[in-house]
Amino acid sequence: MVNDVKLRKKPQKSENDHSNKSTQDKDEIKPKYGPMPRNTTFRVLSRGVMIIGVMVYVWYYSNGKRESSLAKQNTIYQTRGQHVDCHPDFINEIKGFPGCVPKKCGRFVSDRIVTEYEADILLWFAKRGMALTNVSGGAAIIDLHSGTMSYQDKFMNFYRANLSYFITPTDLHTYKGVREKIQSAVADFFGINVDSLYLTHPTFFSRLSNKEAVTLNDQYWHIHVDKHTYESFHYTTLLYLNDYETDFKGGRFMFVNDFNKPTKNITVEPRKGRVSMFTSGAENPHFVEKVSEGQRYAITISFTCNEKKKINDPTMKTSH
Ligand SMILES: O=C(O)CCC(=O)C(=O)O
Ligand SMILES: [Fe+2]
Repeated sequence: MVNDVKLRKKPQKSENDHSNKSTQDKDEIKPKYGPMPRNTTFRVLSRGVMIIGVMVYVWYYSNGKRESSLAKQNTIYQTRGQHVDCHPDFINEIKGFPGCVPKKCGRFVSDRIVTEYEADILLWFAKRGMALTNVSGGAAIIDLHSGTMSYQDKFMNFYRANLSYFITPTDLHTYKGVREKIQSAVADFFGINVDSLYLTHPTFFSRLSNKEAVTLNDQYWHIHVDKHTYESFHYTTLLYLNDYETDFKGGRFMFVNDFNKPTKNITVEPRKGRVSMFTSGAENPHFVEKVSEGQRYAITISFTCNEKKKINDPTMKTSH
């Protein structure tokens, strides 16, 4: 049998070698990268540097570019969420609406509010509607309330253009039912009165793709605070209509830890029927990662505490 253990050469004894014999007899390993540092301080330091290097490497790569996941596409969540401190401006503004002040600010995700069937009805509706949009850039929207729809690099009104034939009573019925369930969930999660909450503008379907941006509206990947963009918002909800990784790549939703100095993303991977809900103040800055393949469908359903900013559910009457 071949013995595959390599025998190391014993070092040649030199004339002026005064080291003691017992050390000599031990198998000495010749360092591959030159002599080992003899000085203890230097040794400790070099080990420290090495350990820190390994830790930084592991942290950087395992933490995947400083990300933590709030919701994975392939996991079904009853509820998963985080509390964050409300931004003082948000509290100052919302406290004028008793019954609507959250017990705590934060973000929640749930896969148990909207069924896959409901999400499918809304997805088919969105696909039928978007087929009329012919957009130039990567973002298209349909707003059932106002009739706004993306068209090339602008918007048009599909009610006025007599294009509302793509809307069916089932679509509107499903849309309203889903809105009601999401509204109750928001009230539940944030500990507020469901009747103090009103649907507000804009509430819209979106389709995002990897098409080059043509207008500012196409640039959905910028960090923003919803309340800064839409003053009437108090609670933002998102309903995802198709699946991250299966129907499209990229397009994850990211909360960031700090608007001015973002160092960490908290990710929500879209999943059909998944609802994400969060307080719309500066405690929840966020953006959508660029879609790299496919088309991502979602609905932004927005709520306000200000009855004056309320919008109604669309009906066949308003939509024809
Ligand atoms: O589609 C999403 O996931 C989020 C979109 C968004 O940030 C918004 O509508 O304000
Ligand atoms: Fe947003």
